[in-house]
Amino acid sequence: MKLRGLYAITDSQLLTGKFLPYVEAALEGGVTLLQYRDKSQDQSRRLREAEALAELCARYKTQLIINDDAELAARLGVGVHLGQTDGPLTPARTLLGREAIIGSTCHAQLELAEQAAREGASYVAFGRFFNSVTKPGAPAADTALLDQARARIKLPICVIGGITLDNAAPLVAHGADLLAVIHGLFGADSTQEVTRRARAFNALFASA
Ligand SMILES: Cc1ncc(COP(=O)(O)OP(=O)(O)O)c(N)n1
Ligand SMILES: Cc1nc(C(=O)O)sc1CCOP(=O)(O)O
Ligand SMILES: [Mg+2]
Repeated sequence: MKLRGLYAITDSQLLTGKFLPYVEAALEGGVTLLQYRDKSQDQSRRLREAEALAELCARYKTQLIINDDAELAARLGVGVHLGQTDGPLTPARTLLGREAIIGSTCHAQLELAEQAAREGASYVAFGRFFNSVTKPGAPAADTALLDQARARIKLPICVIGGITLDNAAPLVAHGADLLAVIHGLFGADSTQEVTRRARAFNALFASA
């Protein structure tokens, strides 16, 4: 499967009271990967929500990725995204199997991406590219890094951090394969607007 297009990421605070309708609206517009990102320790809610997303993703033929938690991903038979402090990649690959999608946060460091590639990552993620409401403190990355990454890394390249429809096009032009977006997608004030944004993010790849 080609990892290219919109990578929608959920946010439990932003989606309070509209979690499934907003996610379904995004899927309706077209989502290559959907990440379930919930930073709480409420294990039963996490399992319940992740199961609901797995069902929705199956219906829309979208790949589900669980943030941080390889055990939960294994339980659902889906992929995982691991940051630099979320545990090593190699055992996650062993746990999830060869076919699973495993992503790795590489901040603005090519060396981390090369290491992730050696350890079996499916894609590498760089960021943050712009000011992020969701994660203001994340280290900054720029398009020069993206050019270098494109030349050196063979894996799909994901970009993240403050991405909106107004600033995403240059990232695609500099070689990004996946646009990972929270606020720029789910910050919309209606389900119709979420669907419109999802379509518009995907259209950036059609012209690239
Ligand atoms: C696609 C994608 N890229 C980066 C991250 C950030 O992961 P991490 O650094 O582990 O931070 P948290 O998201 O866990 O707070 C991500 N989740 N997804
Ligand atoms: C979860 C996350 N990780 C980042 C990184 O740079 O690694 S930036 C980020 C937040 C992405 O949300 P938004 O699209 O609302 O900025
Ligand atoms: Mg993490």
